[in-house]
Amino acid sequence: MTPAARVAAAIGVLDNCLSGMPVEKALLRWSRASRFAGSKDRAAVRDHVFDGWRRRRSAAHAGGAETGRGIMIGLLRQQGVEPETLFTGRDHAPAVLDAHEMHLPAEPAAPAVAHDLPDWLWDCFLEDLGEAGPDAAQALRDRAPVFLRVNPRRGDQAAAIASLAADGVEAVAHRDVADALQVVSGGRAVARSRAYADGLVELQDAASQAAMLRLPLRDGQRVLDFCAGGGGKALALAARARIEVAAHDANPTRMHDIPARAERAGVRIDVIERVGERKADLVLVDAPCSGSGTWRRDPDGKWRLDPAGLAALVALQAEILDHAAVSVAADGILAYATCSVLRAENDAQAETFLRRNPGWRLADRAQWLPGPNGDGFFLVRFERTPT
Ligand SMILES: C[S@@+](CC[C@H](N)C(=O)[O-])C[C@H]1O[C@@H](n2cnc3c(N)ncnc32)[C@H](O)[C@@H]1O
Repeated sequence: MTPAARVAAAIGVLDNCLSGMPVEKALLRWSRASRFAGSKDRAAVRDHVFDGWRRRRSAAHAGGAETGRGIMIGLLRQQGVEPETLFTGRDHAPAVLDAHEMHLPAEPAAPAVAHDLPDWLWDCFLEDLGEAGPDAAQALRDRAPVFLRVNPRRGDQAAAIASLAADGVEAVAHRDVADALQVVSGGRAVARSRAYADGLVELQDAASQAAMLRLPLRDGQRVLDFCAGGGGKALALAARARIEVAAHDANPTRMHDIPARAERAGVRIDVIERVGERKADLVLVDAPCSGSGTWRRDPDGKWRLDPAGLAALVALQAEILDHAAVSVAADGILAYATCSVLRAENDAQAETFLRRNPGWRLADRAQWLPGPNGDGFFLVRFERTPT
């Protein structure tokens, strides 16, 4: 496909996203209908679509319409590419720009538009994050960096960097987070690399890694990952100490890959469908959340979330926390984490938990905001109040 034909394909996919289709489904539909497209074409169309979808509002403003075409025209302008060079109307290229698209009035975009958030979420970002709100919103407009966690059970950072390099993946040590690597180039080859196959590295955002390193662990402890999903956090904890780790999730099918991932990593994780009576020294609730700290990886999230959806998540998180607290041993720890930046899911959730449960106190709190060094993440640690 020519570069212009890839843009035309992205326009069609973005139109489906605007009609409410999830971005991955819209891409899959295009992909299935486009057998002629090679792997480089598919990667290029995907990049256009995700770049445009993250910047839906500002790109539409710069392109003159909230349509797939308007978003692509605006996105190209933001990227410093003159859309006229691709919109030629020839050989599967999009149609030539009309007079309106060529000469848009230079009206400044409203702040929520310039920061690519729905109006109500822009207000939340400003209210919840204060001066840091605009930068956090800006970070969500760009592609996410790729981070890896080095598994100390399989080798050290230097070994991981060398092994990845042999497979064409250039990675460097993260500036703040021990054992984290940032992929500088060749990111698409990580999943095929020997370092990944051998369990020497796992894909995990740097803020999630930092949060797991912040939880105190001692050999011999029992840890329960209450919302384990694919097991990313359970694996990170299991690699750190000689502990017994159990993984639980309300949706057991989400834990399907944990045994294979644990074997690759050289750790043991017991997948349990029922939590049972046995208490744990650390119970981690990595709660279902809006994902607002990770919206650059999942831009659908920011366009689909509404206040009612947020309220439903907050209610679910509170219910899970109360339920999980029952499984903590007498002198144990309850940790609550989200990959959200929104106060309702973070500090406000922690405050209402403490109000409902006077037997607990806040022992630690940390927040990471999305930026070049990682996604947004939030962690609090509760301990029982001494009686
Ligand atoms: C943020 S994800 C977990 C991600 C995972 N810890 C990881 O590191 O890959 C939240 C998980 O909570 C699970 N969940 C939702 N409601 C739950 C409940 N009531 N009890 C336990 N898990 C629940 C979801 O199925 C989902 O897998």
